Amino acid sequence: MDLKTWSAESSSEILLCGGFTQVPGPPDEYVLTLTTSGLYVQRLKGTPGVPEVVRHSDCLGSCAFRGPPADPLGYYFIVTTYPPVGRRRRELCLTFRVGGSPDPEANRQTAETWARRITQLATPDVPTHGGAEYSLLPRPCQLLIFLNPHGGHGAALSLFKEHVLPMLSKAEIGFSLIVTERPNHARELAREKNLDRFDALVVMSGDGLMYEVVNGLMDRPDWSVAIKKPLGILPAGSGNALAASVNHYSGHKQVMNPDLLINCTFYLCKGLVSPMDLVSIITASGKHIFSFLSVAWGFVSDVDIESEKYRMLGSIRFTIGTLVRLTALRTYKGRVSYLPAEEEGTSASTTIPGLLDPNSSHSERLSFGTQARQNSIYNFCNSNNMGTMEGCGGHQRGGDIPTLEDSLLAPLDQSVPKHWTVVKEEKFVLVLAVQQSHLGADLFSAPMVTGLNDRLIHLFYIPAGIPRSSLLKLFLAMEDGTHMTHNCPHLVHVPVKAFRIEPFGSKDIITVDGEVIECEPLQGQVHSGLGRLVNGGRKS
Ligand SMILES: Nc1ncnc2c1ncn2[C@@H]1O[C@H](COP(=O)(O)OP(=O)(O)OP(=O)(O)O)[C@@H](O)[C@H]1O
Repeated sequence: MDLKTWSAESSSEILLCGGFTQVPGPPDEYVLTLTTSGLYVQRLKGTPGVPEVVRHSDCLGSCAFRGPPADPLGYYFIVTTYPPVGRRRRELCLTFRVGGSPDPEANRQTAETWARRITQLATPDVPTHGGAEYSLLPRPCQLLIFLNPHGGHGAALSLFKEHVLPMLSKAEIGFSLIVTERPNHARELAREKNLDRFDALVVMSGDGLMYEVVNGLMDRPDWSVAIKKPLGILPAGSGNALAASVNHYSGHKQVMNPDLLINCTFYLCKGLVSPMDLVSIITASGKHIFSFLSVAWGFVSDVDIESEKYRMLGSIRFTIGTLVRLTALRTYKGRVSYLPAEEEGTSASTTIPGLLDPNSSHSERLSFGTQARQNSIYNFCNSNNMGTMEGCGGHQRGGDIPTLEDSLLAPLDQSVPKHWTVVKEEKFVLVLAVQQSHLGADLFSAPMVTGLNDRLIHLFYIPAGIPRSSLLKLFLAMEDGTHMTHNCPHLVHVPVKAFRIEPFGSKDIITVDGEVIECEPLQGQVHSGLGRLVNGGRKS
């Protein structure tokens, strides 16, 4: 912060100004100026120095407290901040003594006023256009944290103790920690546990554990309420795609663990909750899966799964896996179809309330049984497969339990609707449908994604015929997202609302959010803001 910046910014509205002593240390006087842009701290000793600024966006809040018995006159307030130093946020706590009045009660009131105003300004702005879908975690706040001790290279518990615990306690956030004991443990708990007393469910691992929690919530009879429980991600896996994406949307530089973990813990403590799109995926064998990240078939899913054996190396496993698979490059046969985003946009003008309209409220968005069926545009549930999951494209339940209609999808045993596009090639090197910007902490695969609620799926595919060297260049450029500027004629990108992938064989690897599923035809459609995630907001 130089003097020039200070005088420019000092034009912002001054809210409070006062002289206090900073403690501990020599009893130097400081002038504090709280403005709409930050808290300016200027030392008064000798020649007044340049004020240091504490940005509200870097501040977790402040609290006032009584001094020690030896200081019956003074009252104190502490400001807890995590300013970025280089690529990493570092804790910086500033404590000031208020003792300007001979009346201790007046000093108490002053300290409490400062603490209250600083905390108010540190509270993130909640966008108003999304209604109740945007909110703040309540205070006091109670989290349920699922931690996978084997995520990434197995250091989640020590990372938690070192980086997460201190920040949560500074933010006075309570939590219950569940260390998962086996695959699907988190899914079972998300499906069966009474979650009422928790304000958010947090995953400390990679994307696989988040996938379990999302799908566990969607397994519940009360899924329509459960899936609105705010989720949080604390990266301790090897890919950490969701965490990296959230970090990117907030305008932060691309960083890896533990810097990424510290940023995500900071977002959690700030507590901004935003809607998150989920993609509903139906498979030919009738499975209904919910995805927050990606569906991959071909090169990407092969690398992801084949590199499992290098797990101990952390994210470098994907680089090694890419090089290994490039040497044995193969093609994957099948059919790919999609509903382009613009096409859907025009035809959706007579939409079902909520499923496609981002401005509708949550209650509108969940439709009930027959009424939803009458309103659906492309609802094929009334055709041959009515009442079963197969080919119906609906999250079907009996009685009064809400039904989530996949209104854009035709049954999988029928052709795609006429206004869909069927890709003419039937041999691919990769097919990838993503709804987040990153596929890993250093895999900036979809730079066009700007937030959790873009209401789009980005379909990428590369037909057979791409030279190995071009593919390698694309993957190397993906680290900083510049692959899209290569104008590679082999890489096709289409923003879509729905897609279908029909592999001709049954032996390929298909992943949803990095988790392997059976190799069979599947299709998916985006549901705007179906889930909610604690995040760092969106850069303006
Ligand atoms: N206690 C456990 N023991 C073994 N596996 C577990 C345990 N808890 C969870 N799992 C499984 O570990 C798998 C990997 O977890 P996760 O995806 O979160 O980490 P990761 O693979 O390192 O990260 P990423 O998905 O970001 O690459 C998940 O499929 C999850 O089901």
